[in-house]
Amino acid sequence: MSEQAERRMSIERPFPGGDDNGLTMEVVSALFPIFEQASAGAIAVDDQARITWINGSYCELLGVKDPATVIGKHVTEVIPPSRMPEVVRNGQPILLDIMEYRNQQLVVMRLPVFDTEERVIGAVAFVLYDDVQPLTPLVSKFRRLQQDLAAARRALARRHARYELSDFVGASPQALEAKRRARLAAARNTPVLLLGETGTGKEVLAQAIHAASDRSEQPFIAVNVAAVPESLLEAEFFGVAQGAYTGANLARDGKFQLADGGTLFLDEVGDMPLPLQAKLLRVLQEGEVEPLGSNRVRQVDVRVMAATSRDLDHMVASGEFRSDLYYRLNVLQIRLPPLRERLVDLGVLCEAILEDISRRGERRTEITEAAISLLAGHHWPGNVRELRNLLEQALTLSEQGELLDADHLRALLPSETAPRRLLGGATLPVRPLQDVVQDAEREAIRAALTHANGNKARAARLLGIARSVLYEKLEKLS
Ligand SMILES: Nc1ncnc2c1ncn2[C@@H]1O[C@H](COP(=O)(O)OP(=O)(O)OP(=O)(O)O)[C@@H](O)[C@H]1O
Repeated sequence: MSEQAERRMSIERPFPGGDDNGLTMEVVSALFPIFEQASAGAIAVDDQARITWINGSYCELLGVKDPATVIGKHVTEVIPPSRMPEVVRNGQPILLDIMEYRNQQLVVMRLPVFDTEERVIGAVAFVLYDDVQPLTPLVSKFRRLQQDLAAARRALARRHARYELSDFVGASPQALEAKRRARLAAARNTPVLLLGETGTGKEVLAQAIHAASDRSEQPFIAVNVAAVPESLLEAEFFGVAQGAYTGANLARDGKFQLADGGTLFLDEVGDMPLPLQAKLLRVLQEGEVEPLGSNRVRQVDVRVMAATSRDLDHMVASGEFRSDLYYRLNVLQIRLPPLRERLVDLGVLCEAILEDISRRGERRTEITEAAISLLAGHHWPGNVRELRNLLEQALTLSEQGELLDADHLRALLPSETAPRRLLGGATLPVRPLQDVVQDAEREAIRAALTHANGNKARAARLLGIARSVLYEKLEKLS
């Protein structure tokens, strides 16, 4: 044994009961003086957590005048927040801890000590710092990392689906059929095509299918084709390689790369320009994408769901939409009924929406039968989204009330909206069929024009009639 080691071994031992030949005791004994000198205090306890030894600097820190007065006492009698009893009980070290003692924050390390039979015979603790100040850079770095982690988790959560199948509200035969097909879609990995007017719940259902599928733990990425300028669409979908265009820009992943392993939801797919349709078709066929400005392809595993409010059959017939892409996307088709065709769902929809609004902090409000009957007389060009907006507006305008009545809603609906009973036609006034049909046509055309911002070509498309027929009808009805 070297002279130095011998010197260390000869230092008075904090564990007189330990086995001198045991390796652990040797190691502890050899390290002890180093730790003791470097630390701001040191203490040792036996297997009952009774103090067997304490050094001068720890006594000073604790305000203990004579070490002899604390020897043999249970450590928590002298240092109440001490976790030494825990260390001797379970034999696990606590390598770093902050202990609050009389307004001081002590950074401490606690180690169990074993005999040759691996039995815990006590523990030692060192006060590494008697002030957390030196750890400030470390703590603030840790905080920053924690904040980054929370932000990354939030961003990731946004990439996951928010809706489940139970969020698609409706018990009408049309809604039930849509849900049945959605369940079918969740069990398969095929593309899904969701058709329906704006606000009918196409994205709600797409998210719900993803959430119920094998890919639920993977990202759900939505992109609204109509909302992205045409010149940026390709980069948005397939990404950009570093140095493309200017030579200075950084590489950026496209939606396909972001959705890898998960689902890509293409909203308003009918608005996709023809050249991009060709590229999309290639990706779907080959499962590989090529970022802009790159000559390298990357394999992606993406399930595509597409949605549109446009008449894709008609667009295929007129050459505006590629038929081969249409067949690729249209493997499992789900039609979402417009709200006006499932008015029996109005009650449950209102209830679910009001419930959701109240969960977000607004007051709890019920809706009356009369209010629902009034809502049933509206055409709902914006469907469930419009219903939600209207209920939110009504709640904002109505004061304190816990009951939403027809009076609260009347001002928010077009003036000609008349109440309509949902079950049984007996309450509808009997009028010549021709008048009823004419009124219905007038209302449908008005709603379509409002929805299309007065654009007659678009309104005709929404109504599923030729533009010339719309002009004819406008003339006749005016
Ligand atoms: N069946 C439904 N049950 C509950 N809420 C619904 C339902 N359908 C739609 N919504 C609500 O309506 C809003 C619009 O739904 P969503 O975005 O899915 O419609 P969309 O058909 O994708 O519309 P767009 O074609 O304009 O994108 C959402 O806020 C959603 O909460």
